[in-house]
Amino acid sequence: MEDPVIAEAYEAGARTGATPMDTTAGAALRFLAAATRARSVVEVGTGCGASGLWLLRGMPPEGILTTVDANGAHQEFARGLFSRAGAGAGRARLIRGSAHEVLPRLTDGGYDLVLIDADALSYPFYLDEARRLLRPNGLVVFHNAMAGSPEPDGPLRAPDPGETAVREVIRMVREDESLIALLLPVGSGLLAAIRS
Ligand SMILES: C[S@@+](CC[C@H](N)C(=O)[O-])C[C@H]1O[C@@H](n2cnc3c(N)ncnc32)[C@H](O)[C@@H]1O
Repeated sequence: MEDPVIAEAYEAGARTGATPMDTTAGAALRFLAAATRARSVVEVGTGCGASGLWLLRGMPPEGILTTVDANGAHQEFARGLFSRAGAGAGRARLIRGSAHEVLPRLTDGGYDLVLIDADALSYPFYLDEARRLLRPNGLVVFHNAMAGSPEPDGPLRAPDPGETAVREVIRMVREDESLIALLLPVGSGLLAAIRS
């Protein structure tokens, strides 16, 4: 990988089990952050910092990433990486805690882009929070939108609650006429939706 700091994030993710977003999804995310000129970004699921670095690479230099994770060890690793990548405290605000407690405290309509890369079971809750947090024309992106077994649920395979929640969020996005959505088949899938 060309970028040595991003490469470090992938090594640490593999070591710690933080499961970094794969590089094709990361490159698409950087593109989306650049295309929307996202200055104010919220991420749920800092992990070891791979997706955060992709976002920071696409955001304008004055952009600020607010990134939330319940796992302090993952976040401390990411903090060091962001700093080595030239995105220290001024550009990356790391908040340790459950997204269920942190997101409701963030400002309504204050963000250009919300990235969700955390517990799939909470995806419907995260969509509700993203609708509140985004400015008009803001973008929400869900990672792992194509994750899951190709086997249909049925007598031989019990429904997986995480996959059910991902399908539910896809249904919610499709049915919301205030959102313009696109499923990007990169990596394990990015579901992107613009709030009109
Ligand atoms: C797949 S990893 C994130 C990988 C990261 N986005 C990257 O590309 O490097 C998921 C992270 O979400 C965090 N997480 C899961 N559920 C959470 C929750 N409810 N609130 C905050 N963090 C959560 C985990 O601690 C873990 O670090």
